Amino acid sequence: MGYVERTLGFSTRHLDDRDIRLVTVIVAGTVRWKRYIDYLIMSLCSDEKVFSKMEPLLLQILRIGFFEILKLNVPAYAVVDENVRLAKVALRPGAGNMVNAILRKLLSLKETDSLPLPKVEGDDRAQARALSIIYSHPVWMVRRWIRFHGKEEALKLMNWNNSDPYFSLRVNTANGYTRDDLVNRLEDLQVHYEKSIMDEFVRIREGMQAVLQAGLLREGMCAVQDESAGFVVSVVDPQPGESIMDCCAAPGGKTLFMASRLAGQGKIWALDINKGRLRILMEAAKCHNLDDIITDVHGDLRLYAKESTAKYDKVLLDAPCSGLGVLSKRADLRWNRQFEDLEELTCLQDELLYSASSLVKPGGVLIYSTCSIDHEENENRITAFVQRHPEFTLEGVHGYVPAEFITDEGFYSSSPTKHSLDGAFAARLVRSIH
Ligand SMILES: C[S@@+](CC[C@H](N)C(=O)[O-])C[C@H]1O[C@@H](n2cnc3c(N)ncnc32)[C@H](O)[C@@H]1O
Repeated sequence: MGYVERTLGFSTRHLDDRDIRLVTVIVAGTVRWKRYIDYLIMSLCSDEKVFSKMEPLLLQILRIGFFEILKLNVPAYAVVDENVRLAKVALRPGAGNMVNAILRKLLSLKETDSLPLPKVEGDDRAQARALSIIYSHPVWMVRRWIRFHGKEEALKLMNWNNSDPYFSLRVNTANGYTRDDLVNRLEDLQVHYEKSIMDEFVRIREGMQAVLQAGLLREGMCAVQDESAGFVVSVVDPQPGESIMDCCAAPGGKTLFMASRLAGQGKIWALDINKGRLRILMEAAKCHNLDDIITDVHGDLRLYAKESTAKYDKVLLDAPCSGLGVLSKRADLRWNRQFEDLEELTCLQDELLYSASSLVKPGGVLIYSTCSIDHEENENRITAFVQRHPEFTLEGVHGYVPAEFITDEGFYSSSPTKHSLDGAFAARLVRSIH
């Protein structure tokens, strides 16, 4: 579940499903389209100073009104009335007048199809700046994606990130449920679904509130998990009887799926530095009836690896990463990531890979994964690791995931634009026997 749902959860208990969905769409959409909307608000203010000095709450109310007018089929009069009222109640009558004037200006520009838009012209930097406004993304992401994937692909990716996401549900076979059981419950709840390419999964675009309120997650029938993460578990390929160390495990999406594949035989150690997230993992493990094969370990992987002498058949490092593959689900993430984060993250990923590798048995397997689509966090980390660790050999993921997800170098890679899934990456490395 994304931050929007979690944040809103506290203040929407009295709303019905339709209204909760509307609030969720408005909050997520307003956050996603912030850069584009701010450009329009600035263009419609009498001068730039009015915009830069605007009170934060007034700006938020305008952003919501702009999003509703530009992207939703809400009647214009209702948007103006509601947001003027909101400004009057939350601020003062004068603020309501200002909201009224600016929203009406926007409506007339929209009606005459004359909304201001920056021109995509000039050098690369200027073009990226214009596109970053039109598609509402940070400039550095636009430049990076155009540079590495080309303009067409970059635009597709931004369109994907701006669309309302699908959510996938994975049925919990460890509790004895089948996908048909889940499908029957969704039909009872009148939630429209699609069966996924992965056997245990179904996809829904709407109806998450109904699923939550019916208790499907609470009673351990299913978990919210994207197939892109499910395929990482296929790359791990857990087998009954194996010992598996899940190095960055919380909140446990992959731990639980791996555990359900062990068919009651074997053991998973779920290590994470974040105690609160580990607690969520163990609560979910209990609810999925998998707590007897999962042991939680609270700590920093780098210290744990130094002190531990234990070795495991398989070690999964689902590394902390930029999350650039999941921007459609995490509406706020694009604004919280800086280019400089990438350097910091890749250093951490190298350190964690080094630590994780020391826990692999001779002949065992190390799996590195991220939910990023950036080669610096993916292919480049593996290339750097293999150069420094000749005891590990890269093994292709052929046979573990469908061919369309396998790169020329033998990595698993899911792409939002190619596969309509979140972006994810995984590599399999085998430790030599000696
Ligand atoms: C991408 S998330 C893991 C998601 C998880 N595997 C799942 O499928 O639900 C990365 C995790 O790494 C943890 N982490 C970050 N630095 C760590 C460290 N030095 N040692 C152990 N865990 C760490 C974070 O707390 C976070 O929970």
